[in-house]
Amino acid sequence: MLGARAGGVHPPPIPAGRSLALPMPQENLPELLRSCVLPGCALTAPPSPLSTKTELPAPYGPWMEIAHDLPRLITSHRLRSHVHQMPQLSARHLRGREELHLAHLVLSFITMGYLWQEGGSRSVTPPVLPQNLAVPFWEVSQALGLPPILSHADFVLANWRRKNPNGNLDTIISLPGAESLRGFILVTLLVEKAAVPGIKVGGCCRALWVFAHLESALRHPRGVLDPHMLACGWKDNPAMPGGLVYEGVSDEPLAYSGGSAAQSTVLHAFDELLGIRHSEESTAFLHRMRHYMPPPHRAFVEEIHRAPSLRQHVLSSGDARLCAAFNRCVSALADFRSYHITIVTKYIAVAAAKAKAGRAEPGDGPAAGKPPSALEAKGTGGSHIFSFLKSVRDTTREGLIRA
Ligand code: HEM
Repeated sequence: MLGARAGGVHPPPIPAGRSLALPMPQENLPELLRSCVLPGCALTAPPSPLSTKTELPAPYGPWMEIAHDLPRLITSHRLRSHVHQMPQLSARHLRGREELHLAHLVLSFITMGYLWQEGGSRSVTPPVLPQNLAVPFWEVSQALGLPPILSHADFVLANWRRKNPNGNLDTIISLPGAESLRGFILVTLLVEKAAVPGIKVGGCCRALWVFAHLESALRHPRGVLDPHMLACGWKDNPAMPGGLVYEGVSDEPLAYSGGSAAQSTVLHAFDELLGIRHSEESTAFLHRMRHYMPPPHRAFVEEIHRAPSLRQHVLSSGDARLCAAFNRCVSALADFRSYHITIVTKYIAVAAAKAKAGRAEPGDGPAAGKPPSALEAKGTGGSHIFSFLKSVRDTTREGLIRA
């Protein structure tokens, strides 16, 4: 188990009545991200990236050029024509997992931009990904055991770099609405990092504390996250009911879900470790999301599932202090989920209000000014996202050991 830096300062304790009484840091998020040292928290470095590379070898220059220029190409509606002119490159010159992960990141962002360049529910018609993009994206995905779509592993885990040796962080690839997106990606990354020491109650509290920064990340004045770019996949999506044809790969359309932090390994690992049992419907969705994790991450979660039950061990020990420690972990996880619901509620409410008032700002993403219908509609096999999120939070609470 990875731990926080030895001798580091512990995060402030979460007081009773926790979730909304978070010890909110005084610093603002941009400052935090600049220093990447969270005060009161032992974190001084993010987790190991899936790739420490930020550039692909020279033959892949055409991909990198487009990827680095995505915000401008999408905003000016020129991305599709640039993709059409891209040479078809084979993935076979990519060496090792790091280059493959970086290539997956680059190709998945280009794909999302290509499909949703016009924003809203207007995907390309007919929904076909051109061969020069589809074939290498497929090859890279096959080599990594990842689906050919932007997933949490690309969006967050592979998409950060240090600006300098002091640890200043930045994203590698961005989209329109860059400042807001950057905050969102890096906060999510830090939540992941904070959760790593995990099975100790401090791990989840720390994650909760870092999570509290998300609000300020999303409040950035230039900020509008474009949910279509990030969250929309081509499974259960009314804009692409049949899925997407990967030209040169398959004549039949293929369906994949969009990126979601539900694909993050950490919460799955906590659930398995603490023996949390979600409803059948929620479990089906969450287990489906495991197929969007890098295979070693998925194997890790399954390994915890197969291990002897921690809950059973605590129960049979009859040790009151052990039970109390276990319950603090479960409560911290439930609090994390409560806080997440607050954030999602605010985000959707704010985005909808902004859309209603028609207050999209120049430089916002192409879907700016439109309600986040992608978020409202997507997700959990048709049920509304909030009933899913609340159900998952409530079943977490049911994991408490009652005296
Ligand atoms: C504006 C910010 C955010 C929004 C709008 C948002 C939205 C959502 C939505 C709609 C879902 C439902 C599943 C789906 O449809 O994909 C979800 C699930 C989830 N999100 Fe977020 N999310 C945000 C930030 C975060 C962050 C920073 C994390 C931290 C890692 C996170 C972690 C999760 C997890 C773990 C789930 C799965 C449900 C669970 O295990 O409780 N989210 N989110």
